[in-house]
Amino acid sequence: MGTLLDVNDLSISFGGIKAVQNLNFHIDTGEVLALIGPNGSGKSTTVNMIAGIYIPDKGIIKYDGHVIPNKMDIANRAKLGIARTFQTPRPFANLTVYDNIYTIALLHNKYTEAKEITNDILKLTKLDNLRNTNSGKLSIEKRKWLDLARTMATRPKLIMMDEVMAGLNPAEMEASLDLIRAINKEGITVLFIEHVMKAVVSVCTRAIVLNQGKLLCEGEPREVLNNPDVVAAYLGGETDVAGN
Ligand SMILES: Nc1ncnc2c1ncn2[C@@H]1O[C@H](COP(=O)(O)OP(=O)(O)OP(=O)(O)O)[C@@H](O)[C@H]1O
Repeated sequence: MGTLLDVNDLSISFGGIKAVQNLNFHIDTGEVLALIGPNGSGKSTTVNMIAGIYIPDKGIIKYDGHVIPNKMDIANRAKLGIARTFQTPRPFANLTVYDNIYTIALLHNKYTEAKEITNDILKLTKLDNLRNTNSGKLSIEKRKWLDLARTMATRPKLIMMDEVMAGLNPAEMEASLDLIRAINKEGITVLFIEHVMKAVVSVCTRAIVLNQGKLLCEGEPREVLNNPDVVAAYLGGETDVAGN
């Protein structure tokens, strides 16, 4: 197992706000790494820089052994295998579940191959029985699964999952965690941005914590959540740090 992603001295400011400052972390190939921290601590901004949505002011992102030019766009990063989901998924609402996935698969594959890929993803994500459903009619849970399915259609090596658990009930959360495990078993590395600490403890092997744009600490999820600095950073927030 080597390092898939290596982030060095990454920084970005918006006007006077130092959203991310001198951030260093890495993700091993095959790992499910949690990226946690209070609201506004810089998690989504970090993901946006890795995905190519924001251009960092400073820093180097190495992926699969190569430096990614900071100006490389989202589409070219997707071709390298970098994918992300969104806090609020936006599938093509007028297309069926099948066509939502197939449309993405077609971007990089011939018709028959795209069809096979789509059918495999439908099975993996357990969306097969909803293949003909218009995506605008899906529940929040299934919309999030479709978002994951669409990222799978780009054949990613790394998926950055932005708050997949938000808005789900406990049963939906368990089912979604099983799906994340199944995706990870396919050999896909996961960066798991999450406020639901039970989910973090359940699925992640390591966690890094941001606070005010800086790396606060990293380590095994339960240890990190008991770290007094992490508890203090979350105090006053809505998140249940202990995961109860
Ligand atoms: N495009 C932008 N323009 C101005 N400020 C921004 C922009 N994007 C992020 N920020 C600011 O950067 C800081 C970090 O925000 P970010 O969304 O990365 O935090 P977060 O940890 O993902 O928060 P949350 O858990 O609430 O999603 C915040 O102060 C935010 O207001």
